[in-house]
Amino acid sequence: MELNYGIIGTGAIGGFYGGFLAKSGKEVNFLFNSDFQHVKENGLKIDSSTGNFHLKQVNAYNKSEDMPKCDVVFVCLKTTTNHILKEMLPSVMHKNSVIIMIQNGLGIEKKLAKEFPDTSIAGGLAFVASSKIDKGHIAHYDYGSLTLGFYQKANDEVLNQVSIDLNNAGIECNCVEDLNLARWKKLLWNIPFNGVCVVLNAKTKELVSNEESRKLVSDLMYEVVEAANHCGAPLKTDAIDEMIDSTFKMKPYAPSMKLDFDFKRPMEIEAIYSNPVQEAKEAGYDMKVTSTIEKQLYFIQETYK
Ligand SMILES: NC(=O)C1=CN([C@@H]2O[C@H](COP(=O)(O)OP(=O)(O)OC[C@H]3O[C@@H](n4cnc5c(N)ncnc54)[C@H](OP(=O)(O)O)[C@@H]3O)[C@@H](O)[C@H]2O)C=CC1
Ligand SMILES: CC(C)(CO)C(=O)C(=O)O
Repeated sequence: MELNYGIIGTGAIGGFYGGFLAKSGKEVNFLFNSDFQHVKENGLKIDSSTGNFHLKQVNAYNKSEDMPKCDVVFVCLKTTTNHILKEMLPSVMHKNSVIIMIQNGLGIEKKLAKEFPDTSIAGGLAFVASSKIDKGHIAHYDYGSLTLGFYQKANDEVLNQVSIDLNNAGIECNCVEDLNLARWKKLLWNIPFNGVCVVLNAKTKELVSNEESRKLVSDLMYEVVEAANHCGAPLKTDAIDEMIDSTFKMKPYAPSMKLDFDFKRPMEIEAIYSNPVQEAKEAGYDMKVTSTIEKQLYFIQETYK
């Protein structure tokens, strides 16, 4: 099956996955924001740990209305910008389009499904370290795999083809049955590290090197496991020590929320903290430590103004 792709939000994630697909010969239509003119004139550069490349001809757009209809749409905006999707998505969708929300956090597909109840909606969990370092210029530092799973109106044939296309493009991609479990698994890393790196103004290595902050990370991880189980995601505690040890072995890393904080951009507090806290609460579990970090993050974000 030949699929064409649309990328809504061509930054670190959209530029990385979309860039690899385009390099492999797939039709990829990219929606740009501030980089549009630059990319029109200079193309899109990807510096990857697996080899650098430069896409000189890019299907670049600055308005979704100008884009062709796409079989598969990767939403790679920050979740803080998702309110624009209601207006933006219809022009890139046909009746069988599959929308894949490649974003961190929880409750993202649920929110979109309220606006698009008849659309095929999937989620994507990106295990990658990348960032936009300049106009039309993405740096990929490490990892790269993508996990996909349906939220509503499953179309397994299309999702499997996306996975094949990505694998052919050099990206490790797998499809899972349980998107809720996959999202909670990702939160097991994001909840302790994304926010605590902001609150303590530290990188990952510092958090796991200090006895007190390592304990905080571990407490948060145990809380995430408990919350996940209350929310129907059978997450286990086995992975916790190994996850902390592997983060210790990683190069010191600033998670995406820490970069947002450093550049005074809105942080994804709602998707990564408030939604899990709320879902756990509705399932009868109080994520006490997580909601303390959540409140501190909202306080810090207020100080931007
Ligand atoms: N970066 C990473 O390593 C990882 C990120 N994630 C998650 O992936 C998601 C995307 O993050 P990331 O790629 O890092 O974020 P970026 O900020 O790098 O990319 C978002 C892109 O959306 C664009 N955008 C913003 N508003 C609009 C608009 N109105 N119209 C069109 N485009 C718009 C931005 O434009 P402009 O270029 O002008 O800013 C930017 O290029 C987040 O949920 C994040 O948590 C998950 C795993 C790892
Ligand atoms: C786990 C990690 C670091 C990359 O996959 C991430 O999700 C982030 O930076 O927000």
